[in-house]
Amino acid sequence: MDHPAPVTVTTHTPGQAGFVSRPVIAPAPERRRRHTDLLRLLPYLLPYRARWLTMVIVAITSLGATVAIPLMTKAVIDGPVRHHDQHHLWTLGAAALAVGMSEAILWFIRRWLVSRATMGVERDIRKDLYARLQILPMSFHNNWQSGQLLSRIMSDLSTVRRFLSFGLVFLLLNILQIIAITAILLALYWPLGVIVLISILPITVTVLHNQRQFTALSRMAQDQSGVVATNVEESALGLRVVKSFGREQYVYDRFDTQVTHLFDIQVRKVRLQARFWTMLEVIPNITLIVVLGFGAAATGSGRITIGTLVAFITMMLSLVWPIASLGFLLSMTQEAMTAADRVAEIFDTEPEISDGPVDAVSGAGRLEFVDVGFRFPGPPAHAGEHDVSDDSAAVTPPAADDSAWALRHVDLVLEPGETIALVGATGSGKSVLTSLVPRLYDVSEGCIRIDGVDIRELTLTALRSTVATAFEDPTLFSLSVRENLTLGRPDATYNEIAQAIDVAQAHFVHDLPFGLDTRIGEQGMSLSGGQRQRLSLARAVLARPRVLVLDDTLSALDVHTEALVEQALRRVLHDVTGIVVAHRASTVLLADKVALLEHGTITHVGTHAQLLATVPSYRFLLAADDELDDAMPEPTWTQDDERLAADERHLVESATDEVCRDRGDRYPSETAEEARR
Ligand SMILES: Nc1ncnc2c1ncn2[C@@H]1O[C@H](COP(=O)(O)OP(=O)(O)OP(=O)(O)O)[C@@H](O)[C@H]1O
Repeated sequence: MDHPAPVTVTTHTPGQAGFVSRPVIAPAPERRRRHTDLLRLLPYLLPYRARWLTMVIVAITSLGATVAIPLMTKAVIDGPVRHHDQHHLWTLGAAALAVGMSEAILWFIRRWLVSRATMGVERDIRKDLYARLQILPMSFHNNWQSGQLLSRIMSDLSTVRRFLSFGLVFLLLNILQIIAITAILLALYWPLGVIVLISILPITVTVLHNQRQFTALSRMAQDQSGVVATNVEESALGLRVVKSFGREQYVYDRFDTQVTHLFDIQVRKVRLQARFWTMLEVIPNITLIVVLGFGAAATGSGRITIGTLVAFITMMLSLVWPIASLGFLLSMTQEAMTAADRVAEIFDTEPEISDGPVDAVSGAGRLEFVDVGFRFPGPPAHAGEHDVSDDSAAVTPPAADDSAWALRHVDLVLEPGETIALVGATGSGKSVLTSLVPRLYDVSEGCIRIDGVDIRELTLTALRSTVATAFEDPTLFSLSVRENLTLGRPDATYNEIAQAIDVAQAHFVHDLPFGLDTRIGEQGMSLSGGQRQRLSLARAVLARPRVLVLDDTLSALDVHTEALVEQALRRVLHDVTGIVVAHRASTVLLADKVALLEHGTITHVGTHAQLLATVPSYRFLLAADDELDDAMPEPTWTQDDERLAADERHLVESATDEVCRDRGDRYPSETAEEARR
């Protein structure tokens, strides 16, 4: 059998081009130490260090200018003004003007330098976070609300950026300014300096007191924003259902409750901030009045000059803003810390599914399931809303042991080129089983081998270019038809695309306004469920895999289209190892043999005819299928099968009765008899 060489898929996996393979941030030793999460993001500043260092130098120089102006004022009052020296008055005045203007220019330069650097940092973290989300396994995404992820990748990163560009710089500068000015004040006249120093004490106490409460409220608000985002997303996606059931009011009320809860948290936050900020406004002003009183007395008694008092007061006034702004700067720091903590939760989640050492499979596609078992891991504690009552809420490990087995003791062998139909009642584990082959989930026990190699030994690129899957619920992206089709094989030629379209009977794409270049998906042309399924099938076929998995891919097609697709699919399946999830006899007949999955275990394997003849539960599963009578495949039709087909209706009826008897239901034949009477 002629198999194409593995091709690179566009689905990014660790180690592929375009992805960051370096550890994006160092792992946290434990999740409780969340204040360090912000520090762990600081290395992102490294590529912009030259800009940052220049900015810090510029900022310190401009701080020097801020401090110099009151000292120059003192020199003017105590010198030229006191001695009526016109010449020096003009010189010093011009110097003060130059210092003031350079301070303004330095501010502009600082702001320009820092904005570019921090926007770059935001972009870099966002890219790494997105890459992380791509490599995290399905089990992670199952457990996280999409709105939570969205709010982390968008608003939390903006919060971190705002902190780095504004909060951090001003926090450092303001603290430096407070220290420098207090030192100068002490040097100018120490008794007044001590008064200023004492006034800083209650501010420090207030800051420490409010910090814990504010952090908890910030975390609550950010988590609740995630809940609101999830709600908006769900209602947008489910709008059709909401409208058809006339549940707009219900959905609105739910949204209202969540938004009101967010509002309440924000109001609590603002109330706390208001109390805190008031303290920070009031204390410097009271200090100013005290200093004015004592300063006037000291000037009157000749202990200090008027120039010193003016310089002292001017400097004290320049302290009001740095102290008052500490309130919102510290709030910003807390918000940035909780945002960094939420971002780090994603970075710290280890991708359980990662590359193995083998980068290619050499065989023809022999697929083996050896005593395969699988159960879903439980949700981690932080995957959604956060318990804000406990500030130290730590992440608990997934409770894998608590969940039931979705699959157990699955043994199955598919020879190269062989196709198996997977039949089972709804919820029996068919989709889970098919998801294990491309490692969307990893087996919990046993192993799956392709050509003798455990799939966990393969790189994800090698595995996913060997296996292609078409899902029942086909996802199309906001891209052109061509881009959607070539997702698994970007280098496909026009002829190959045309062949895949042919197999999937997706010729409708040629009638779209721009043919293959028509943009489809959420932001583009709307397609019907059947059209989407056909494109998804064409996409899987185009990938030219060695193992093709079709998870109930034809369920949305009308019988005529389905028959045409099946006819073409037979040719494709002839060349690959195939797993076809089937609910209908017509789909079953695409396969060489059938595996019956019952409660997560394969109980019977055989041909369709064999299982129909010998397994009542199999007959029951296909009993409602109207096509049962005439769906037998002509090429494999034997005389035995002819006889079976003749008896089929009778068998189905009695099998259905048998199963119903086991379940204690009324027999369908009884019901039919009643209906006839
Ligand atoms: N993400 C999940 N987390 C936990 N349990 C899940 C998850 N997805 C599926 N299950 C459970 O695993 C079992 C098997 O589900 P699966 O989707 O494989 O059924 P199926 O046979 O494909 O059903 P259907 O024919 O309806 O598609 C079900 O009991 C289901 O509730």
